[in-house]
Amino acid sequence: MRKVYTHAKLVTMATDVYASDGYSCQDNQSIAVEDGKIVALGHDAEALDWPSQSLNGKLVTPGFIDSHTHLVFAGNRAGEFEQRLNGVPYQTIAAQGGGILSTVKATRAASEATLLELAVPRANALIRDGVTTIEIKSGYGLTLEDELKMLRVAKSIDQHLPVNVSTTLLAAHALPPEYRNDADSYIDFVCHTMIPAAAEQQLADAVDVFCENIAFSVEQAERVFAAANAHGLKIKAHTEQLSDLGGSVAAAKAGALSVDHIEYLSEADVQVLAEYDTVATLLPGAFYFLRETQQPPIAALRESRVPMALATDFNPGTSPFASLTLMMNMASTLFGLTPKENLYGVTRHAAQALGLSHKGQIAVGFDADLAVWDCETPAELSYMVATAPLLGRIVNGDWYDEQGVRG
Ligand SMILES: O=C(O)CC[C@@H]1NC(=O)NC1=O
Ligand SMILES: [Fe+3]
Repeated sequence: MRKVYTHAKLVTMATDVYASDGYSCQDNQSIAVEDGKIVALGHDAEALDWPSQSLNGKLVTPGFIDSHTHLVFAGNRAGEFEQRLNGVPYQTIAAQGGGILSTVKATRAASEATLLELAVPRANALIRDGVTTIEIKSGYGLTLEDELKMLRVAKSIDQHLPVNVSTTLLAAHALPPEYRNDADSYIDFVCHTMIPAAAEQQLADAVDVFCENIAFSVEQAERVFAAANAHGLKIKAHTEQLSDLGGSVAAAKAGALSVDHIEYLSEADVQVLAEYDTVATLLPGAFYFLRETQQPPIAALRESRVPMALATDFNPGTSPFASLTLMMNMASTLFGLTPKENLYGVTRHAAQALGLSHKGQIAVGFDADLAVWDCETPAELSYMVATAPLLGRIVNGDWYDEQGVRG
């Protein structure tokens, strides 16, 4: 398929966040796309005698990438939400068998068809907020069959909706009841059975671990990282969310693409992320919803030029939010990120957090995944929420309107 999109106000993100031109608006630009790739920009694109579509001078960014979601699940946790508001801490709820394990029970009981039916409207909400790529984790099955079931549902979403999907095996999300008080044996099962199966069936692009005092230790996480590496799967990690166990350093040294949450990451450990070029993925939705007070070390991350990504962490327990623009506003309002840092966080840096070297920028050779906005400046995308400024998306070169209907 060949097409030239004309009259775009481009924000390319094609230079690093410390430069200026990647974030500046370039008026009246053309983008030529062929077979899902950007093949020419500007005058080179205008010179092509291909079918064209005007973008009417509207703001055009790379399509948004939500690099951290748990959007496949059954049940909901509104009851716990109410418990916490009556003073019961998240850790206590988890220790009482609530939290993740209550979603595990509902997800195990749900069929693949039911899980897909529940996930589609959640993915559609992200699509209406400008998302063209979603990372979706397992982690509510905690048996081989149920974890693979979740990954099949996640992978099938890009067959049903105009969106790209990356999948992540998060079997090390919580200790299942079958392995009560025997976390090491469960980690053996994850490493020797679940990771090989997910890799062999090509159901997971990456492996993730919840490294936390209410989940798995650094040593257990390191075993999962080693198994992921042995099976050619990328690594991501939930680390330093509620305490500083040193999980981020262990993940970075194992070659992790990103370390996520990191509210308790020490300034000293920021240097390790810089050394290993590990992305710091900020999840302000969970910080906000859990009413946390410990902020991630933003100043140190900036000082060390560690790429910061932003994601929804969409999940029923700690971040029930299906909007990246809301996360952009929270990142500024709660963490002090600038609108420029936010936009890098949901495009170029989010692509790096998923190991997608061909996404997240508007440049020749990159995937033709774009979002078209009814905004004058990119700062509006962090400023005003739920006003639906999306006019349409270009996914793998094809036009879709704001509802995701193909043009
Ligand atoms: O509560 C849930 O259902 C998921 C919580 C979510 N998972 C994780 O590792 N950290 C989180 O905030
Ligand atoms: Fe998460």
